Amino acid sequence: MVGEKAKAKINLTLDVLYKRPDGYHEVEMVMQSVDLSDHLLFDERGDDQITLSCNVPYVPLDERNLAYQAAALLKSRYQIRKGVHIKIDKQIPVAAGLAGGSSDGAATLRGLNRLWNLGLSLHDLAKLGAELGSDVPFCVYGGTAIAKGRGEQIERLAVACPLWVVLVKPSFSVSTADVYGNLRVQEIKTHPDTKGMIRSLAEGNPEAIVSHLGNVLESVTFQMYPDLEKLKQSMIRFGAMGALMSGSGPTVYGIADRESKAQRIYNALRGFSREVYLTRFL
Ligand SMILES: C[C@@](CO)(OP(=O)(O)O)[C@H](O)COP(=O)(O)OP(=O)(O)OC[C@H]1O[C@@H](n2ccc(N)nc2=O)[C@H](O)[C@@H]1O
Ligand SMILES: Nc1ncnc2c1ncn2[C@@H]1O[C@H](COP(=O)(O)OP(=O)(O)O)[C@@H](O)[C@H]1O
Repeated sequence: MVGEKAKAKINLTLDVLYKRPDGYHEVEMVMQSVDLSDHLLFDERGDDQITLSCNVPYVPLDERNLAYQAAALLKSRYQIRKGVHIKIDKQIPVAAGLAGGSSDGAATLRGLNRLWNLGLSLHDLAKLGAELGSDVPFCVYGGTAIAKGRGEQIERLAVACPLWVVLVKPSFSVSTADVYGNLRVQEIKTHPDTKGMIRSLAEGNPEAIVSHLGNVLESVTFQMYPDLEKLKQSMIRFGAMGALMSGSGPTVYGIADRESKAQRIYNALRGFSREVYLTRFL
């Protein structure tokens, strides 16, 4: 049996440059792993089937699940005649902008690489991951990285910033395809300063990092769900240095440079939402 952690991500920046002929959007994003994780266990089966179980009832357990798709991809690409049972202990909120499904897919690539002794590098796994979804390659590596292309081209950043993150996941979920579908690229008013964010992370300067937070999908999702903008304002009111929506949403996060401050924001927001998490940069 092999176990893997699947970490959630937040977008520190998310810029869209243009819509591509293939329907995807060309992006430039700074991604950051946080210490909110699903736990996956991989157990050999006597036959060659892929089976799944999960503690959350509404997560699909068939070929719609990214962990299933990752196992099927490895099996067919490397002609593996073994089966596996994948047990997912889900802690990351679903369809939240935190890449929970993508991270489970990435953890499955890493876990089965070990269970089946495939000898693949992280680079090989990230390349395979791009076939599963735009966010999977980043999730294969984790940490801090710039993502380009449709999100699958990863440049890792060697930075370590001990910042605290309070996440609030509203009770509804958002479809990534709908949010990109509602984006009008020509109407984007301000683009985030991606290079400024990278510089700020390299300097390890919390004020500068916070001043460079930006996500062009915010205005789209905020228009669909106006309460999200109020949630972002509450983060700041309760003491966050800065706040942003992650990915296509609806999760909104606030940043603090000390655990005690993050704890105060967490306590204040727990009165408003059932799903509040106190995490930190990994
Ligand atoms: C917005 C982001 C930011 O990190 O994250 P989430 O909110 O999903 O966490 C990602 O770009 C989401 O990546 P991911 O969820 O892997 O997307 P995919 O499965 O590849 O694509 C889902 C759909 O989103 C749209 N899509 C996705 C990526 C992209 N660069 N342009 C797009 O237009 C396409 O309509 C696509 O069919
Ligand atoms: N392992 C998985 N965990 C959660 N959702 C999954 C998984 N595999 C596939 N999905 C599907 O992917 C959709 C997006 O989920 P998720 O990856 O959590 O969100 P996001 O793309 O916003 O980060 C969900 O609606 C769910 O049906």
